[in-house]
Amino acid sequence: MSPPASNAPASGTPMIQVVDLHKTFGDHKVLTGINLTVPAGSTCVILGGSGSGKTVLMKHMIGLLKPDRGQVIIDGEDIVPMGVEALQKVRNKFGMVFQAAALFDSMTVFENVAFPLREHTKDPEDVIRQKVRARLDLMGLKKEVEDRFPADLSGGMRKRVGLARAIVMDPKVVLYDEPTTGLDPITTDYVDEMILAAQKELGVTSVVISHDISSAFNVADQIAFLSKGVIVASGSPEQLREADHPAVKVFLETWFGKN
Ligand SMILES: Nc1ncnc2c1ncn2[C@@H]1O[C@H](COP(=O)(O)OP(=O)(O)OP(=O)(O)O)[C@@H](O)[C@H]1O
Repeated sequence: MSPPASNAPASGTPMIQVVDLHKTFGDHKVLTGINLTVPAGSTCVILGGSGSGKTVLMKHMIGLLKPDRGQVIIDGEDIVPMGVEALQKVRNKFGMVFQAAALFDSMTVFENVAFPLREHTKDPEDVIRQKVRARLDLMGLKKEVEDRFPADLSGGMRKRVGLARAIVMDPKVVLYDEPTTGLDPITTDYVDEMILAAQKELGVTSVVISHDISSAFNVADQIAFLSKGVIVASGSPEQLREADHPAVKVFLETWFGKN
């Protein structure tokens, strides 16, 4: 099933390279030799069962966890040996979209999306207004939504506000942690479209953690399947469908078997 990402953009030099990554908690070996390359501008979905280590892998990508062994190269730099300050600079290249939209309930939609700009830039108010509007536009959120509070929005709209906030600083990489979990099929499709829009319009590199196979096949250039601490299959959605690893087959049958 290798090399992965055969349908990634030809110009896509690696944005993320994970090399022989190992991580053990106590005597629990969670990652036992992960190798993964995500070309710039492409979308990689990490699929795998519950507890297979997807979140642990993602946390290594932003330096929230240090591995026992291995490299995590982001945009040409190995972040594993980095200290807090250097890591913060690398993290500024990332936007994050969490499972729960993680919006501030006491702030309006506008203030939620403006928050990273107010925290990390000296942008004047008119520039902030323009950037926030542009990102909300990209997510299909109209002007009248700006003054509403998260509690007054549907789950799908909250996700889109979360994504608008994740991309307001023009990140090079967006990490999505289970972006469609708990959403109905129509809202899931809509969130998939937003992920694709962010990739197409902004050229971001995306890593999506998911156990939603349908969504994975919608958005991925590359799917990496994690099982028992290693990536057992990796390639385009079409290649993954042909994979003969038993864990992948069982996982895909739960969805394709029903459709
Ligand atoms: N900080 C930690 N300390 C100890 N064990 C941990 C820690 N973080 C994760 N684990 C363990 O590592 C394993 C993988 O967890 P992880 O959250 O990465 O799974 P996942 O694939 O994201 O699962 P899910 O799809 O259910 O979110 C689990 O057994 C978990 O209990």
